Amino acid sequence: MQLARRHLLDHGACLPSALNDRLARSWQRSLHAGLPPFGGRELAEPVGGLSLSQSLEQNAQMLSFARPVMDFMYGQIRGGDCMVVLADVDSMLLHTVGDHGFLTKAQRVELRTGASWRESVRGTNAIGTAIEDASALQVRAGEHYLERNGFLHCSAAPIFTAQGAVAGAIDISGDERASHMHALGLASSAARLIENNWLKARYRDAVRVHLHSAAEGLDTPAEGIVVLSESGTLLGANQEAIRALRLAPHDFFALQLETRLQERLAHLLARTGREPHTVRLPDGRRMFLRVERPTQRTPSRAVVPEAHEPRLDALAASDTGDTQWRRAAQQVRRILDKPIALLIQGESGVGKEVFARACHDSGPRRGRPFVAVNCAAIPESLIEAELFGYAPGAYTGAQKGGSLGRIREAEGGTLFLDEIGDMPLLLQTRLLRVLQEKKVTPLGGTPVPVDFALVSATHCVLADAVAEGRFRSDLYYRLNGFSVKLPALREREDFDALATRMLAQWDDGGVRIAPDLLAALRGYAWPGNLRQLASVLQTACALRDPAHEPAIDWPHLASDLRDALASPAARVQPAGKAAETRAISVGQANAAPEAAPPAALRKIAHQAIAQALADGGGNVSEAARRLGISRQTIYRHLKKADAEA
Ligand SMILES: Nc1ncnc2c1ncn2[C@@H]1O[C@H](COP(=O)(O)OP(=O)(O)OP(=O)(O)O)[C@@H](O)[C@H]1O
Repeated sequence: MQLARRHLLDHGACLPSALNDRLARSWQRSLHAGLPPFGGRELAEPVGGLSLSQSLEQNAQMLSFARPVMDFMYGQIRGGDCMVVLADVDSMLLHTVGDHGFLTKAQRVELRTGASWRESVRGTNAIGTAIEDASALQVRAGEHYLERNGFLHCSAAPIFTAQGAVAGAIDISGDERASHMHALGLASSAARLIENNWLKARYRDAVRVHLHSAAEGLDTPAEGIVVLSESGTLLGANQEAIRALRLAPHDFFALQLETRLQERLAHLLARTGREPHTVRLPDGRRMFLRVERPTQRTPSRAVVPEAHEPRLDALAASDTGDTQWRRAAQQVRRILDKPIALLIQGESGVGKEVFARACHDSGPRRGRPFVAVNCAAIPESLIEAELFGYAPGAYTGAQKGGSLGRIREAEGGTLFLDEIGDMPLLLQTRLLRVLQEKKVTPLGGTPVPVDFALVSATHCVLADAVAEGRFRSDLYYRLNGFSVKLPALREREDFDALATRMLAQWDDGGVRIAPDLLAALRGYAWPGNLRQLASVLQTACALRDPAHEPAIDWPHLASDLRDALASPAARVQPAGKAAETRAISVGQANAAPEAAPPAALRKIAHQAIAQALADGGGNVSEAARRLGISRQTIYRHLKKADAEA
């Protein structure tokens, strides 16, 4: 393989027969990305991707389904000098679990949480190349483009979303001298399992069709799964179904499945139950189908209340002891079964969507769709089609089969309109008409009756928007049948219980937060509210070494938060100062005149840095990486420590 690398450098092409075609193409791409295959020089991290905490937040669902599967996989290969890795679509490593010795070895080549294994940064490797090619792959020893990765044997399989896009990858990496006979099969099966669980949870309120070419194939990992709206529109499918039914990306949210199955929707929906039935596909192949509708499904064990326990509804279950929050929940519970529109107000990140979902799950429409639309996130030109849908061929560039629209997707359930204050005036008029007439008219189509509960949310004061003429007053009164305001995190009395509850989501080992850090976090102003707290705790969990660090502590925080925690400007102010505090973000807190951190904090930081330097053999880059902070921060601390000595 040394020779093959040399040949590639000298001739710009792969040595014939040194690698299979797929790997040869990947080596070629790596060369074109400007990567030198020899030497151990530090590689530049890619620019433009998400930070670890942003990616953890964005991929929270995939991660929650991957974690138990990864633990199970690791249980099968434990002690084999190996690790299991989950990466996001950008090949950034989100979570690892493995043998301690191998994790340490892997860290030396950056195979660690937060690092990117994008092919253009690390050359041919199982994770980056599997994601690049959207196909499972094994890369053995010297087949890695970078010579320094030659001690690895890696097998990765991409994980796909319900619409067939790559969402990330799962990988088994180990020492190349160990046996990896079934690693690729294990990674591929794990990816399928994660996808299927994710698909079923994401569309738990949709009609589900299970399919396979043999009746015995149903309910096995080899089955295809398709999810449909009640009107038969294709919403999602797993990889097996995409292959079996030859689905294309433009089929999602557009195709009426009955056209592909050659069976009328009414027949299909009537044939629910355990017994499979058969259909013929347009190309003559026979398929066994089993159809499930949401009302027939047995709720999962986790949500079935024990007979002797009083049933906790979702609102009560998310109560962690704050008076303001509890009052809001109690008031809302009284209107849940009435046709009253609910308006939730509160700063960004206080949990308005989570609260809206809990209302839905606690009310009579639970089990029906909950459809969330963020009015601020959709370009103005697309909101209309997104909300109201459009008829087939309504406009150039539209999907062939038309689109149902989010309002109709919420049929029977709840429509949640987030950031409603950002809805353009023209669409406010159309929305008002839908609410008055209880009918929606898709673009280019005719009116269709709709029935849904409406919950909207805003972080701005809607009454001000009305006074300034940016929001229609008649729509405001329609939305504001009843309104509640959720407290900002800095106002809540249940910080410790909330943090503990959040931690339990990502770490089932009962990890705690070191007491002095918890006190500092409790006193912080949290401009990003619960979203920021969730992201901080999740990153800290990912950076903690479970084998040696029993609690989350200062070194597990990003440097800007540590600086902010030490800045008096970012702490909760006495009443009356709250408005000023609200404007401070972590970044801005950095820019504020730097207050000297308290001596105890300085000491902790120095100790953490000294330890990381010792662990990293004196290498500053390595220590910075271990701590998740910049090299500049380390140099600054070292300079201060020198001055103080
Ligand atoms: N009760 C809760 N328990 C645990 N985590 C929560 C809770 N409420 C909110 N979060 C966390 O905060 C994040 C933001 O919540 P949510 O999207 O509901 O806020 P929001 O107020 O709707 O924000 P925005 O105004 O920006 O849309 C969630 O993704 C979750 O990580």
